[in-house]
Amino acid sequence: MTENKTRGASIAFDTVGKSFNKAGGVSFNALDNVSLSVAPGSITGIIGRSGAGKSTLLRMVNGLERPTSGRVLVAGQEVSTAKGAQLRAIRRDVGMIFQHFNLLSTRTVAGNIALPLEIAGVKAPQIKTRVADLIDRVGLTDHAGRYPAELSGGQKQRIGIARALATEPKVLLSDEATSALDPETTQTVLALLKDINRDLGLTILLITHEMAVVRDIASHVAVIEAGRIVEHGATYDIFTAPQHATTRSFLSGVTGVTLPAFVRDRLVQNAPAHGGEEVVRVTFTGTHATDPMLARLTKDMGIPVNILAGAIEEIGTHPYGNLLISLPVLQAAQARAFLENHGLTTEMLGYVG
Ligand SMILES: Nc1ncnc2c1ncn2[C@@H]1O[C@H](COP(=O)(O)OP(=O)(O)OP(=O)(O)O)[C@@H](O)[C@H]1O
Repeated sequence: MTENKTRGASIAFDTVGKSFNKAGGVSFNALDNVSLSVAPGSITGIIGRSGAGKSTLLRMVNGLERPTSGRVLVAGQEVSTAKGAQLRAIRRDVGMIFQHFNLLSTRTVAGNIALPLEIAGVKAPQIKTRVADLIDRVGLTDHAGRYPAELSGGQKQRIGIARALATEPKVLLSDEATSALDPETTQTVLALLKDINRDLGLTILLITHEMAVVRDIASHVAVIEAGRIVEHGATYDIFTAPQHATTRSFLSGVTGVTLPAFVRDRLVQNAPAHGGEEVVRVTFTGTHATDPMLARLTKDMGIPVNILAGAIEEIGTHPYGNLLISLPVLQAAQARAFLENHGLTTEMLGYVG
């Protein structure tokens, strides 16, 4: 590969299709015409439900799976047709971590991390130095001689990460790496991955079914549904203006914007004959996320606002807020115009009597 070792490689999926033969000789399209460019040094999340095709797509980047049609390129080199020494060279440039860690139980922490270096034929003294560096990097300095069974899930994943970094890859693939971990440990592992991305500049491509993981780590995201990419872009844009129903459904679980049951059960699509309240989703982005617009709505315009649910958080370094409010039907149009004029986005969800 021609790129500098300290820099990440680009990944390109070019009209990739994959069909499997299912029982009874029936052909099944697991991936259909997938095109996606992953920028060098980015952290890109691929999110989708079970069976959407995430693993199949990820495994193509290191040649564990081959497309039926189309091409997959890493740093401009075609993985999909590579064989022998060329495929082995590409695999050295692409590390991978797994949901269930895939560690060898008979080897110590140091032994697991050394394995890819032994396979690559690196000399023993260099392996020793390199393994010690990697153990330090993932914060397991005191655990070099311990066995996987003696360690927690988070520590096991740290070994997995160190092992994946052993051959100094340009790309790190993460296959649901935090799905088996509790929320707190997930945060520490994601923070480690972010540090590695920042310090080494390597490209991280991760698959997940959790939008919170995408929010916390990914600069870009692609949403996959039944083998097709239905939406992709910068994480912030996807979170603030999702276009596809699948994306919206993934988002509803993470942004604190699910309607409380006591409102959802009463929600109707036609305005009640006498009065009632309009239920509105308000999205605050960028600098507007911290503006006191709802207070001004009440103070300056005399319109009462009822806050039903919501959250203000950060995606990358950008603040982002999502609130569900209700407004008196007769003043709702005026209130929404005021909010829109001040750079907020509003969406009418229905009415409650
Ligand atoms: N070797 C195979 N033979 C036959 N079908 C397969 C094979 N590998 C994957 N599939 C099918 O392709 C589809 C996509 O599978 P894939 O594992 O890529 O999905 P996924 O999004 O990663 O799901 P999960 O989150 O459950 O792992 C599924 O319907 C799966 O059954």
